[in-house]
Amino acid sequence: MSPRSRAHSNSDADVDPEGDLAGLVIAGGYSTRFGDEDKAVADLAGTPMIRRVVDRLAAVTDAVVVNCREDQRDAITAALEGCAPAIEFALDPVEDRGPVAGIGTGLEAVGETYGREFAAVVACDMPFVDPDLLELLLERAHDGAADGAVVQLEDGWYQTTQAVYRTDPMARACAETLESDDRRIVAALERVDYVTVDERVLEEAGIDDATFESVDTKEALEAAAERLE
Ligand SMILES: Nc1nc2c(ncn2[C@@H]2O[C@H](COP(=O)(O)OP(=O)(O)OP(=O)(O)O)[C@@H](O)[C@H]2O)c(=O)[nH]1
Ligand SMILES: [Mg+2]
Repeated sequence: MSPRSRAHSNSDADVDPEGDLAGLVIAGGYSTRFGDEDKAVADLAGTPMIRRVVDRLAAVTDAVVVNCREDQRDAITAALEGCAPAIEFALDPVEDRGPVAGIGTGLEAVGETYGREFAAVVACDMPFVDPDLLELLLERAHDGAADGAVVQLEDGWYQTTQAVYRTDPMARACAETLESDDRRIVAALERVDYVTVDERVLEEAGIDDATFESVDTKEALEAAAERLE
């Protein structure tokens, strides 16, 4: 399906008045650019990266699913100890099938565990995610009666790993995409009815680009830590 782009929202409604949003953190990758360690639990200025993501999700939801591999579970549990939202794990049944598999597995758990209609999906290596963006995306998905709301950058790139999806249709879309031997998140996106938000809207809403910064390497971690200190 083609995207429906809306530059402005006329809605004055409170965001998520029914509490229908869960968080989904995708963390099942192998962090190969990062080196031996798992970037999900890497220390960024005193706080594990995944905890920073969950702490930011706590501003918009009380229910979070973490998608990862079995062997990551203990370290991530320790990293998230005492954090505010409820945490459920959704372990990859087959590892290394890419983020589409992670999003699909995680969304199934969001539906089964929390029964929430929407999920704010955020990659574990995006510690600067802005909760205001997630609220804006949820609002756009609601306003457009859409199955997803995704930021599209000027060069056409979709920010699919920091986006809001309707739980059941996007879970199905991910499963179908994998079945068709496609691993692109955008291929899953194309199977649902989504709206796009362009960068101009983010500027108007005072949402900084830093929200999309992803910390893939040790150098990026050091640079981010320096800015935080
Ligand atoms: N469940 C699952 N998640 C994945 C997989 N590959 C990547 N991801 C997640 O998708 C997000 C974005 O992926 P990348 O930034 O490429 O992370 P990565 O693959 O761990 O790192 P690199 O090996 O350096 O590419 C991260 O949050 C990853 O944890 C996978 O095979 N399964
Ligand atoms: Mg990767």
